[in-house]
Amino acid sequence: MANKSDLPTLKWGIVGCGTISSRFVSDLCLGRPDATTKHVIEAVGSSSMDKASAFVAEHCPAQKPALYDSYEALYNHVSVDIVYIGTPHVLHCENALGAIAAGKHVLCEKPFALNALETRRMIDAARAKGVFLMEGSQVSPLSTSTILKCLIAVWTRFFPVAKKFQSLLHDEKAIGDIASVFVDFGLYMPISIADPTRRTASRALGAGALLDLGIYTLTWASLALDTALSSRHPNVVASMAFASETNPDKKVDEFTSVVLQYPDLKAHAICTSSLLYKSAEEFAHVYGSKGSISVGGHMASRPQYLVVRLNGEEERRLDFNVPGFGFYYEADAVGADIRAGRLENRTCSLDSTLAIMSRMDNARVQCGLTYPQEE
Ligand SMILES: NC(=O)C1=CN([C@@H]2O[C@H](COP(=O)(O)OP(=O)(O)OC[C@H]3O[C@@H](n4cnc5c(N)ncnc54)[C@H](OP(=O)(O)O)[C@@H]3O)[C@@H](O)[C@H]2O)C=CC1
Ligand SMILES: O=C1OC[C@@H](O)[C@H](O)[C@H]1O
Repeated sequence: MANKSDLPTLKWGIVGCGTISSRFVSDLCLGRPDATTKHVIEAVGSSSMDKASAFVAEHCPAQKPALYDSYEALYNHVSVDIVYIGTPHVLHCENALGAIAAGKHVLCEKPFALNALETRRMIDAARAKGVFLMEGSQVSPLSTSTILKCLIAVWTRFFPVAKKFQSLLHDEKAIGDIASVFVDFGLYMPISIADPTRRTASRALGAGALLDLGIYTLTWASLALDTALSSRHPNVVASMAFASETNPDKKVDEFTSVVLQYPDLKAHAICTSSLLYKSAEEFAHVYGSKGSISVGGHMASRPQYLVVRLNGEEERRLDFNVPGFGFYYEADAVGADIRAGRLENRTCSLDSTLAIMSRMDNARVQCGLTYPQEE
């Protein structure tokens, strides 16, 4: 085990002291024998100094970050290497552009932006400035040789369980030719009973099942089916149910179904996301000519095990232990990229972020879902 002080250091500036930032920093502070980077919380930016200081006291008490009551001041903190953006979706583009303008690398939470237009602006700005940019993405590292360019989004992709999922499907071809993928991510948080000021209920803050949860279902489908350049543009067919059709503030999707059709592969994926129920522990199923692989876990964003069911054989369950939440997988990967001078990550390329975002845009156009920022 490397002594933590011998590891190369990455200094983080945290933007926003909400739920996900708290999980991210507490994961970075975990003692891990396999860590490849020493993560330092160098600065924290919040709407208030009191909130920033309470955040540090609770989630990273052993660190001594500079505290700011403005995000702009944090972007300009000289010794911050990389800014982590943990604000509501609708602010991601503005926050990322601010950090990039200050010359900082950026790791931005999912969904990367509200739409593909914003995504493109963020990518262009990072490339023009020569800084690293990635969507916070928790599925796992891709080592598989068969996947040309992976179209996955979201932190979940860095989990070892997601890596195994891909190698079983694509390197070992364990279930033969893939024909169907079913992914469901539901959490019980109906708009009708939620606090209307929260990002999970407020249309002005980007609420809705697709952008919040559906992005993971599209990610798992992508892990299974985006295996060749020819499959990068599946046909997208979508339907949505809104919290209200008549109240514009509540025209937020509480249930979204997306069908991805891959004519070249003779395969399809059905991805459902909902705010009306908690989905089953086994949330994804991939069926092929020789059997199926299912993925289970706490939720679709935090996978923990695979169940392999091959025709005529006993089922096999593979469990993966994930200490904390699992954000250190992506954080270590980002550290390695920045040390190597890479401006994007291979597991979570900017092309892949853009592709998933475009699929979500397509689904929203079909169903008439817009956000105030787009009107
Ligand atoms: N990867 C994952 O598993 C998860 C990712 N997420 C993503 O992270 C992002 C943040 O989600 P979450 O942490 O749950 O959200 P929270 O509402 O808990 O926190 C968001 C923080 O953003 C800041 N903020 C800035 N402007 C606003 C505003 N107008 N309204 C509300 N907050 C504002 C606030 O911090 P301050 O006051 O300190 O400035 C706030 O605490 C979302 O985009 C979400 O999709 C969320 C959950 C899980
Ligand atoms: O990314 C997420 O995953 C889990 C949910 O709690 C949350 O609403 C969502 O943002």
